[in-house]
Amino acid sequence: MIHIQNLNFHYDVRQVLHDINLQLDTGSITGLIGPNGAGKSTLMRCMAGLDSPSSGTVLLNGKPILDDPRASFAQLGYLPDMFGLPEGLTVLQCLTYAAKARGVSDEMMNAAVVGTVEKLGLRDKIHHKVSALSRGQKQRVGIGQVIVHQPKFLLLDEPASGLDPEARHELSLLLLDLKAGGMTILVSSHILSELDEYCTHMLVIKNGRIQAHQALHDDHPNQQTVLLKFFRLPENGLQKLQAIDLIDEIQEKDDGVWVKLAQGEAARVALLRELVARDLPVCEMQPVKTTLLQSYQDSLNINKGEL
Ligand SMILES: Nc1ncnc2c1ncn2[C@@H]1O[C@H](COP(=O)(O)OP(=O)(O)OP(=O)(O)O)[C@@H](O)[C@H]1O
Repeated sequence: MIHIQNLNFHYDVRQVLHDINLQLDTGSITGLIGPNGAGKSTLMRCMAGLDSPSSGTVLLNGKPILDDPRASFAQLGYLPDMFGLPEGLTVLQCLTYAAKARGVSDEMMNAAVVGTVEKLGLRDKIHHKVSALSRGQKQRVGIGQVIVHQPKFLLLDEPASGLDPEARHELSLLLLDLKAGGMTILVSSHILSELDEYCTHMLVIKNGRIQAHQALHDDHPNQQTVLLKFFRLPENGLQKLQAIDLIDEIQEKDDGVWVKLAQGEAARVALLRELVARDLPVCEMQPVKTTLLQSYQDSLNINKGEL
């Protein structure tokens, strides 16, 4: 688990992170999003132990990351948004160097490097020099360098930039695979539809402050939102809906009435019965899947014109 306590960060006199308190649970993938200059990269650098906060602490499994940096770095993989690769080295040499630097033993080296090129679809490039790779292939080598030692925590700053659509999809599958292996992952991106494919949580930062940190995709099997459409809802329709016990919350929107149910799927059957019994002319009912984009806009109050 990554735990951040009361973290503040300044560049000279300018404060860019304000009292960050945060916990990333083991096996979660968190999408880090926010406007340009919000502080995402700075937060990641602090979490990677590369920048020292002005105050506050980053804990990896309960231990301050800067207490024993070598041990911390062995558990961490961090890919910055801009990274350089040694153009004269081969893919094999890059990955071997990265693995050695993070403490992979000679006995494990071959399996670690081969496993990584397989995962990243770079097997046929293993003896190619970096200078002969495309931008997307270099990006993949960069990702390979930070997962070759099988870290517990992975921090990726805009990892999909430069990747083609197929490679982006493969990156999604790779992240899901790493998550299934128990890795805790934080990924920043401006492409929200992509984060939607694999993130379990969303962390929104604006002006150096946490704006929202929440689970996505209705992880609660006992709660759901459904969209109801009516054929001419009577004037007292909303009152009638409010009187139904199954319903927790009601919101009237352009596309119909959104209701939050405090129970699982069986509640939809019961709700239909109630609607018919109360003479409410329902003609459509569908579960609502909240996208990351909607959650993000809600958290930044975009719809209320604050941006
Ligand atoms: N080395 C630096 N020295 C001084 N100020 C910096 C430095 N790096 C970043 N900043 C400032 O800190 C703030 C946060 O920058 P940061 O790069 O963390 O934002 P970001 O959310 O990652 O932005 P983007 O989405 O554009 O990558 C910005 O206002 C930026 O101008």
